[in-house]
Amino acid sequence: MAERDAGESDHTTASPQNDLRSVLVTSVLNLEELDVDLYRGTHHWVPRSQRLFGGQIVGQALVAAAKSVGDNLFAHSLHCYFVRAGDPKVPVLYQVERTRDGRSFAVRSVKAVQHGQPILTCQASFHMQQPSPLQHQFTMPQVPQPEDLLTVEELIHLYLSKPDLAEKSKQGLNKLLANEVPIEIKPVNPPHSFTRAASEPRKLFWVRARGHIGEGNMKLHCCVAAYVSDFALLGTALLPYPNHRAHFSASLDHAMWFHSTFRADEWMLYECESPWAGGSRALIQGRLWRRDGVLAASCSQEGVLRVKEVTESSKL
Ligand SMILES: CC(C)(COP(=O)(O)OP(=O)(O)OC[C@H]1O[C@@H](n2cnc3c(N)ncnc32)[C@H](O)[C@@H]1OP(=O)(O)O)[C@@H](O)C(=O)NCCC(=O)NCCSC(=O)CCCCC(=O)O
Repeated sequence: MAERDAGESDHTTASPQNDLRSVLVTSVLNLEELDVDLYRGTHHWVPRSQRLFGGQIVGQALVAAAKSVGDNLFAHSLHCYFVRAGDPKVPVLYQVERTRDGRSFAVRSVKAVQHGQPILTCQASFHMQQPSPLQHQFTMPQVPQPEDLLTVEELIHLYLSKPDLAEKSKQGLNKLLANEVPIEIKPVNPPHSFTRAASEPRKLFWVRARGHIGEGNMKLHCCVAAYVSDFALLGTALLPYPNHRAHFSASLDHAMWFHSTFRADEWMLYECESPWAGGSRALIQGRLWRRDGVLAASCSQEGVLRVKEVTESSKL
């Protein structure tokens, strides 16, 4: 993959000397080449639903697509449909079709296949760098810095230390701790306890890939961001409904646009909001901000959310 400056360094990022390489780049996004434009990807973390994590499939599809474009081209957008649940028991094959190579843009179509059937279709588009006087962006929300916030794991330990915590809640929290998600998260407004109140369908958290990736290789940072972008996004739509639990939830489609250089192993603010939910589906939009206020990427997703009402005692 091509080398390009991925934005200025942030001093909280692990260096290769004091941290391990991110498992995302050494394993999850390190696809095996089987033939021309044909790759195989394996899994790392699998969600509780026991269907493959959508972000992993999107990230791997983008890796496969990026391998067939020149060093002067960078991912600027992708559009994916999750058409079948991914099976964690077998690897995923990625078949790349070189849809078009133009002067400035190249388009790739990727089919992720398991058991001979597509589980994801993805169109990814790549663009060469083209300067323009046309340049604007929203302003990043003002939030506490990641150094002043606790990680999800630290928050869970805090909740676990509460003496009046129900046994069922303890079990749920311990299950969450056992998760080996290759992403670090620091919620901006964590709930005071594990039982939540209704809130608007909007959340903000700092996020970065665990481990070191390093500067340069912007294509790889985009693939990591694609992985990260599907995490905890759909849950935004459930925030106004603490009395409902999703018994079936899955992302249906995922679109992403990359705006500027960034490092996915440095803290980025993920701003997620759901402008609409209805008919057992919800729309969620996300913005990934570099901590210096530059808008790095935007995404949009629709998911299926089949919910049922829960009683106070069954909440976790
Ligand atoms: C399931 C998808 C979306 C298509 O749905 P459908 O056409 O309904 O597929 P079926 O195979 O017929 O049914 C699946 C499942 O749903 C039940 N079902 C169907 N219709 C209804 C209904 N009207 N009411 C109630 N239940 C219904 C049906 O009975 C089946 O249940 P089961 O037998 O118990 O399985 C399909 O397109 C699909 O699966 N697509 C892939 C989606 C996907 O895998 N997305 C990526 C993973 S999700 C993700 O990663 C989110 C992030 C998680 C991490 C985090 O943030 O924490």
